Amino acid sequence: MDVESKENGVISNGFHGYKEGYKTLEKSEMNRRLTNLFNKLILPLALVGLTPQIVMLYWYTNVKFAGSYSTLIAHFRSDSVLGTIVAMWNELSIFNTFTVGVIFGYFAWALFWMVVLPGKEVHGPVTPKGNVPQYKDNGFLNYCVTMAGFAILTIVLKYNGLTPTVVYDRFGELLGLMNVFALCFVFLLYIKGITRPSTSDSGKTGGGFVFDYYWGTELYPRICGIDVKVFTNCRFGMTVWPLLVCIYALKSYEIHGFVDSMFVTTILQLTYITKFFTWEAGYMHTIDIILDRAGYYICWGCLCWLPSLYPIVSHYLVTHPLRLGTPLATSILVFGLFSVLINYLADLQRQDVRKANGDCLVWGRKPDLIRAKYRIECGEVRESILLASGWWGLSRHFHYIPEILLSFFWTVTTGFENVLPYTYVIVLVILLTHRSFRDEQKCSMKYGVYWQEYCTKVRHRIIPFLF
Ligand SMILES: NC(=O)C1=CN([C@@H]2O[C@H](COP(=O)(O)OP(=O)(O)OC[C@H]3O[C@@H](n4cnc5c(N)ncnc54)[C@H](OP(=O)(O)O)[C@@H]3O)[C@@H](O)[C@H]2O)C=CC1
Ligand SMILES: CC(C)CCC[C@@H](C)[C@H]1CC[C@H]2C3=CC=C4C[C@@H](O)CC[C@]4(C)[C@H]3CC[C@]12C
Repeated sequence: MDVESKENGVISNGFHGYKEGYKTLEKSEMNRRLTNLFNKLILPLALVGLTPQIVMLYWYTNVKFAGSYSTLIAHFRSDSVLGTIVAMWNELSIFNTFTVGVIFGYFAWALFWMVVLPGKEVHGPVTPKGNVPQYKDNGFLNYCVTMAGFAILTIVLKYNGLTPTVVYDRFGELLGLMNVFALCFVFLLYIKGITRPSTSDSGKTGGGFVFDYYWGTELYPRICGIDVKVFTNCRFGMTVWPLLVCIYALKSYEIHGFVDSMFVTTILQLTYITKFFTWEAGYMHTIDIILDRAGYYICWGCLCWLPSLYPIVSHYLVTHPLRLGTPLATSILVFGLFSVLINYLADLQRQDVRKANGDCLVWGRKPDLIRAKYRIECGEVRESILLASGWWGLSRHFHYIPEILLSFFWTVTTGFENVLPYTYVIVLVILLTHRSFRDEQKCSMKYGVYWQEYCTKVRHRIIPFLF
C-alpha cells in the first residue's frame, strides 16, 4: 500500500510534472517568439518610423514652441500628432540649391580630407570572421583642418556681408534633406551588404528585411576604399556636432552679444569633442565599430540623430540666453572639465594597459589583470587583458558616470525652465545603461569564465556599491 501510494504519488507527480513541464516549454517557446517579434520587428519598425519625426520635432519644438514640450503636447492635443507633423513638413522646402549645396558640399569636403590627410595605419580588433580592419588615424588632423576651414569660411563670408548662421536659420530644411538622404543611403548599404559585401563579416541576419535594414548587412562596408562607419560616425556626425555648436554660438553672439551660459556650454562640448578626436583610434575598438553593423541604427543615427540631439543645448540657448554670472559659470566650467578629464583617463587607462601588455603601473601599483582567452569563429584562440583595478576596479563601466555628469554640466547652463535641453542627458542615461548590458552580454559570450571572474572581482556595473 505504502509502495503503491508512493508509486502513485510518483506517477501522479511525474505526470503532473510532465504536464507542467510541457506547459512551461510551450510558454517559454511562446515568450521566445514574442521577444523575437518585438526585437526583430516591432522595435526596429517603431524606431525607423518614429525617430526621423522625433529629430524633426526637437528642432520644431525649439523654434516654434519656444523650446517647450508642454506647448508641443498642447499642440498635439488641439491639432493631433499627425496634423502637427504634417504641418511641420509642409512648412519646409527641403530640396533646394542651399540644402543640396550645404550637405553635398560638406560631404565632398569631408571625403576629400578623409582621403588626402596623412595618418598612422591602425588596426581594429579581429572580427568574428577573423578579419582585421585597417584604418588611417587622421581624425584629429581632419578635425583641426575642418575647424580651421570653418573659421576661414566665417571670415570670408563676413567680408561679403554673409554669415554661416544661415545654417541655424534653415536647419529644419537641412535636417529634412539629411533624413531623406540617410534613409535612402541606409537602403543602399542594405543592398550592398547582400550583393557586393566588402568583407566576409556580412550577409542577412535571418531576422527579416526590417531588422536587416535597421541593423545592417555589413560590419564595416567600404565604398571606393572609404570606410562607411568612419565617415558617418566620425567625419560626419562627430565633426558636424562642433560645427553646429560654433554656428549656434555665433548666432547667439549676433543676437545677444556675449552670453556666459553659451560660452560655458560651447567650451565644454568642444573640449569633449576634441578629446574624442585625440582618441579616435580607440573608438575603433568600441562596440559601435566592432559589433554594430552599418545599418539604420548607426548610420542614420550618426547622420541625423547625432546632429540634431547632441548640440541641442546650444540650439536651445540661441533663443533662451541665460546670464549665469562669473562664479556660477566658472564652477560649471571647472566641474565639466574635471568630468571630461576623468572620462578620458579611464578610457586611456585600459588602452595603455593593453598596449603595455600589462607591464605598467595603474595608480602607482601593479595592475590587477585577468588574461582572458577567447576563441574566434575559425577556432583560433586569442588572449586579451581585462583590467580589474584603477578606474576599471571601481565598477565595470565607471567611465559612464563622468560622461553623464559632463552632459549634465553643459546642460545645466540652460537653467531649469524647460525639459527640452535636458533631452540629451536623459537619452544618454538610457543609452549608456542599455549599452552596459549589451556590452556585458558581448563580453560574457566572448570571454566566458574570464568575464565571470572579472564580475566577481568588480561587482558593480556602473555605480560603485549601488548598481
Ligand atoms: N556620448 C555618447 O553618446 C556615448 C559616449 N560613449 C563614450 O565612448 C567611450 C567608449 O565607450 P564604451 O561604451 O566604453 O565602449 P567600449 O566598447 O570601448 O567598451 C567596452 C569594451 O571595452 C573592453 N573592456 C571592458 N571591460 C574592460 C576592462 N576591464 N579592461 C579592459 N578592457 C575592457 C571590452 O572590449 P574587448 O572586446 O576589447 O575586450 C568591451 O567590449 C566612453 O568614454 C563612453 O563614455 C559611449 C557611448 C555613447
Ligand atoms: C537610432 C537611434 C535611436 C540611436 C542612434 C544612436 C547612435 C547615433 C549613437 C549610439 C552610440 C553613440 C556613440 C557612442 C560612442 C561615442 C564615443 C564618444 O566619445 C563620442 C560620441 C560617440 C561617437 C556616440 C555617437 C552617437 C552614437 C553612435
